[in-house]
Amino acid sequence: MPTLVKICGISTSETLAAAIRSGASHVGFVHFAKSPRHLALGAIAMLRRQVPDHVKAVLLLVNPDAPLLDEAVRIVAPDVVQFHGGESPETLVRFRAETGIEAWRAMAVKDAPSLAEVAAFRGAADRVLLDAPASALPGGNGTRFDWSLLAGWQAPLAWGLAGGLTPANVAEAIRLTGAPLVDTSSGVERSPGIKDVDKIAAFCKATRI
Ligand SMILES: O=C(O)c1ccccc1NCC(=O)[C@H](O)[C@H](O)COP(=O)(O)O
Repeated sequence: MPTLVKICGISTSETLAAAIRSGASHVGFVHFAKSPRHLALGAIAMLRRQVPDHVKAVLLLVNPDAPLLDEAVRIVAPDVVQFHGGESPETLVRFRAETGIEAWRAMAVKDAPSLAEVAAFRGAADRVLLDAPASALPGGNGTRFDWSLLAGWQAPLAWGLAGGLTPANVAEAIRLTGAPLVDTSSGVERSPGIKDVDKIAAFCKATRI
């Protein structure tokens, strides 16, 4: 089974096309004002319309209130909403029941107890994204967590690996963790928020091990 690849924080047609051409399975758009990758919902909707059916459009939100969530889903029509804050399992259950849209939850992994918290999302999230702990931002910081925490881990639901992945380390990350999906943002950028088409291509290629 090929590893699924999500390129997150896409903000231009050019880099979106590069991700699609390079074989990404998912492309992520960030709506979070403090992020260098933030886009208005209208801009995300325009990019989203350029995503072919075989690639999934992921809308990333951080602790959205109900009106924002409703508006974002209406305007963007994403395939997936990635909740990247402290959203509860109940919030995700309600979201999925009301919209039928796939819901992912990012989980900050700092130690074994934080990994154990993933189980609370079984039946609530379609996938959890194991990411490094928040620092300047809740995500997209280019830092990785200790992958050895995943040794012998029995995933209670579908999952993906994020945090500090680059073209140079993603193959090792897949080999060590067995991640079925890998996600990157900073690792394929020239500078914060500016994606690099060559790095996107190199990242996707490096996942084919
Ligand atoms: O990317 C952002 O700016 C961001 C802002 C706020 C919340 C989440 C954010 N990104 C989430 C992602 O899915 C990133 O791809 C993930 O955290 C990995 O980022 P990186 O370590 O930079 O590869």
